[in-house]
Amino acid sequence: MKAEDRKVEFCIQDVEFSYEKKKILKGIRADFRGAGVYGIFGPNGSGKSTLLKCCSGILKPERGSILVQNRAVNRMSCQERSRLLACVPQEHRLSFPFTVEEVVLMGRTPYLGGIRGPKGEDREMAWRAMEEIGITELSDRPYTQLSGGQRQLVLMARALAQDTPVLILDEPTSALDFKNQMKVFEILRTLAAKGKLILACTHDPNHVKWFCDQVLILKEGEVMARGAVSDTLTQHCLESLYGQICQLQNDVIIPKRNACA
Ligand SMILES: Nc1ncnc2c1ncn2[C@@H]1O[C@H](COP(=O)(O)OP(=O)(O)OP(=O)(O)O)[C@@H](O)[C@H]1O
Repeated sequence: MKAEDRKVEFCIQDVEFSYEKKKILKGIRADFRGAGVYGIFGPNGSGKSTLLKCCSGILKPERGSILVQNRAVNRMSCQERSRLLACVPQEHRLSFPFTVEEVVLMGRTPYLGGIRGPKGEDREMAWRAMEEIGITELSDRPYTQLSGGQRQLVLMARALAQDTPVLILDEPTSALDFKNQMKVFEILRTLAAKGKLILACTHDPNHVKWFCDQVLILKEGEVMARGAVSDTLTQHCLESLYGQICQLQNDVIIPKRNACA
């Protein structure tokens, strides 16, 4: 079997993490095997971003490990890791006014050796990523002058240009209008169909219902449920997380009026 034919695998093994003395992740365990869109879902402060930062190697778990293709993320060189994982952070600011095209081209950095700058094929991949996301008209604009939603789309394009088997996205649609939210999730579905393993955290249970194959649900730093969306994100689960504020009807989660009053 050729290396590129191997099924992509991502394992979170008993991960614990604390900020100072406060335990945030309490023995998280989950395996994601094969291409797909895997949602990480849970209330504010439940540990989703902290978990994704451990998954991408930004934070080092105090116990447990994160394995991609059976290899520990924390033991890889930066270049190796960035050829396997691309990340879209929740918020990202640059102080230097790089153009949008230059920021997207940064996604090609793991493939540039020594003093070699980007080649024609790197520029083509960056341009294709901008076309896929629909931001070519922004290509000459300084990144520092973009709106929050435009910046989010640029970071998505940068991650696509990075061309990795695994994509890790922290609230990828939090600043986007409705149309762009749908578009980004449709792009994620297309990428999963082409073989990518996608981990995306979201607050919106409808995004999980509509676009994810499986979900890992966190509550207070622990795994509350994981598995197929239809088995896990149930009315009972939503009530355990939020109380009686919403109703699950035909795969759509509808708020109950005045439930939070
Ligand atoms: N740098 C930090 N230093 C100390 N505590 C932190 C830090 N970052 C996050 N925390 C705390 O860790 C806990 C989990 O935060 P995290 O951002 O992982 O949650 P989340 O589920 O992504 O939340 P949200 O949905 O609000 O984005 C919170 O209580 C938060 O206050």
